[in-house]
Amino acid sequence: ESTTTTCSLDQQNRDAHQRRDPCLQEMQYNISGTQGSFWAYVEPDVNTMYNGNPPASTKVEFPKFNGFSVKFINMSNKRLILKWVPFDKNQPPVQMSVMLPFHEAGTASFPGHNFILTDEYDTEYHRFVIGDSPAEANLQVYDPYRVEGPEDPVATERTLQQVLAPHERQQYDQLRDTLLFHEQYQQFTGRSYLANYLRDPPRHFIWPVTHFGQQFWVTTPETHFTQLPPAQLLNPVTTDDTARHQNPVLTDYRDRDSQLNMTLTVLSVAPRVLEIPNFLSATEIQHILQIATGMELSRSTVGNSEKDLQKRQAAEVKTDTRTSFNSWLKREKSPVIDAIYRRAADLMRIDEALFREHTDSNDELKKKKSLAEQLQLVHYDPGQEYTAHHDFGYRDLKKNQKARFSTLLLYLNHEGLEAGETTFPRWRNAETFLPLKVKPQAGKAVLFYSQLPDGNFDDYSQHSAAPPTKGEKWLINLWTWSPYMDDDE
Ligand SMILES: O=C(O)CCC(=O)C(=O)O
Ligand SMILES: [Fe+2]
Repeated sequence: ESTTTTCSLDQQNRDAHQRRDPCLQEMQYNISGTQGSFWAYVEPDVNTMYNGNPPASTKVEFPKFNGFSVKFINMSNKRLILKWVPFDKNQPPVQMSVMLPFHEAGTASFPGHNFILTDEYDTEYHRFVIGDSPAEANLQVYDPYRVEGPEDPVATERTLQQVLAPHERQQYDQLRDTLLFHEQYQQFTGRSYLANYLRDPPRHFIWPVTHFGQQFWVTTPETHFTQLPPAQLLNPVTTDDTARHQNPVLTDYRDRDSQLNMTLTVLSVAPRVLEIPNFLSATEIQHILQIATGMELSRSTVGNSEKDLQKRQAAEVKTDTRTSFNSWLKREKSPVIDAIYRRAADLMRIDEALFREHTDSNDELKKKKSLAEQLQLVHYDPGQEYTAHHDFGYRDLKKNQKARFSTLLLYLNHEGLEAGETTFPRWRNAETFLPLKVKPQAGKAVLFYSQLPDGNFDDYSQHSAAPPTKGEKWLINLWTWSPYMDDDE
């Protein structure tokens, strides 16, 4: 018998994160007799967010905004339909998503909201009434097998053995382990465990944010375009890995300096939000909008890809909270767009090769999907908005769930625009119960993370796009995923 312990790449990455991130603390847990230790994200005390220079009060100002993320868990072997019940009794319930057996769905909600689970004939199986606080209401469980009271767990076990087939039992147990882990995680961190037990920490670098106004600097060779290259030089770039260049292209049309210095400034510690002025040049913005105005803009859909939308409906809650218009722009569309991806990768300290289809060096034949989505261009007219939501979702129940990891927002204009801010209503701070509001400014970027350094999803990453009161707003979303993007398995 060998006593050698092996160390996978994942484990190495995990160790690297533990060394790197200042907010991880080791917690012990016990799931059905299995002991383990976990590096949990623990939110820093609000005092420390001011770096020794706190305001008069050092108490967290609890946000006026009272919404939070809600994850519904179907612990039955039935395919059920999740519906939101409007307050107006004359309105019929609104279908949110189809919940497969032992699957999850999620949305942002508020205290007092009602949801029901029905079968396809509208028979009601369960009603969820959303409680007041995230701690009690983040997870909404439908478990028809659980026998409450002193007879549990013996009676529950008997029921489970009678009702569930072995493969169903396995799925049920996985969800139950997740709930057990959630309880212990919540005790240790004060937060709900929104991911599935046990999700790996993100594969990718996260800026180790500790205080307001903290700055990080990144130097990139992907300098600004200052002049638009002639049309014949703006052909789509190849998707063939081997043809990829290492050095910046079209330097004649770029800033004369050989490097671009980018400064990231921390706007919020929890959630982690950073702003980067002058990420895009005026020429680049003009180029993007030029391509965009020649494109068909479609009604915004909540989700990450139009073509997969139908498939996603089973797993994702659809909302009518987004009234803006959007369209998608491929990285390969032009060398300018490609340069923006490379710059964004440098900003996030992620290898740009991971932001396109690439070949895993360990497996020459295996094409890997990109971590980064296409650019999503969004346009708001006065009154159009995107109400408070999360960018992560509950795609699958695999051990290491794929989910959106970070969002890079790129503002394309501000002249003539009033309001239309990006808001983070749940940021932790000691000064105001009002949302953090980020004002659009042409060329400015905002980076925030939907995942915590411990692999959990960050409920505080909830954000909204406030409606412009005057003028229009143009913005780009660049989403990345961890461990990698959802595919069509
Ligand atoms: O428009 C904004 O400021 C934010 C957009 C956003 O959150 C989204 O599209 O997911
Ligand atoms: Fe968003």
